[in-house]
Amino acid sequence: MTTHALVLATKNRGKIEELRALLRGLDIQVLGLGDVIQRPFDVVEDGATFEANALKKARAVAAATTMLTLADDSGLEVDVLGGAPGVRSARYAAEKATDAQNNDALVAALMAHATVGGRGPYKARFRCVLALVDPFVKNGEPFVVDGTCEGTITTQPRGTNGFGYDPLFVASGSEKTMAELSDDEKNRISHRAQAFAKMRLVIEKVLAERDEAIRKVCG
Ligand SMILES: O=c1nc[nH]c2c1ncn2[C@H]1C[C@H](O)[C@@H](COP(=O)(O)OP(=O)(O)OP(=O)(O)O)O1
Ligand SMILES: [Mg+2]
Repeated sequence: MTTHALVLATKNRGKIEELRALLRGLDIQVLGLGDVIQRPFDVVEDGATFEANALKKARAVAAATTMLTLADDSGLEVDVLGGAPGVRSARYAAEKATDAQNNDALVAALMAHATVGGRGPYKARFRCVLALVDPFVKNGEPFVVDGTCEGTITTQPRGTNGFGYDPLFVASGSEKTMAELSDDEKNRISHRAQAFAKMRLVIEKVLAERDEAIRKVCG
């Protein structure tokens, strides 16, 4: 059997850990950007949607590596903030903001909303778009899926697991913030897990097709 490989087109350590766990059941070697690109590599995320940015990241890394590539663009939408931070989630407080700075900015925005009479619970959702690009499929369309996790935002951060806005997000049906869940618990309900559930069969199909193509050439 051939050992296939897939590169994750992300620099976010939290995403890498979660995607690695989700991919664990598949017979595939998972590589990070640093394993395959030994030079500075940045993709400007100027798309208006999660879809556009996920596609841009996947295409850029597939072109740079010639490898099967999986990219993730994700973020948080808060209803009373008109869907912000949305596609700007990683840059909500500032360009290159830390997670802590973004969390502080989100709490400040909700506090400002409260002073004009707004009240919680603040309905919100995490959204994730995954894009898979296979650079060797002729005229191949990328495969794109999405996942959503509904919940509310608390203005008192709790927990140390996960990453990003996890300490402020309480998923519907849970009492805990996402940062208070174990890795396995988060990976059962998260937007990323929902999207991956739709992606999994497609990756399996790509691997099966590659096995078949390789058998034809190599016997
Ligand atoms: O499960 C999550 N739990 C908490 N926060 C999350 C989650 N998923 C996305 N987020 C937040 C983090 C970041 O503020 C933004 C993603 O921004 P996004 O551009 O997709 O990722 P990124 O710049 O960190 O890494 P990269 O572009 O290299 O994949 O949404
Ligand atoms: Mg990014």
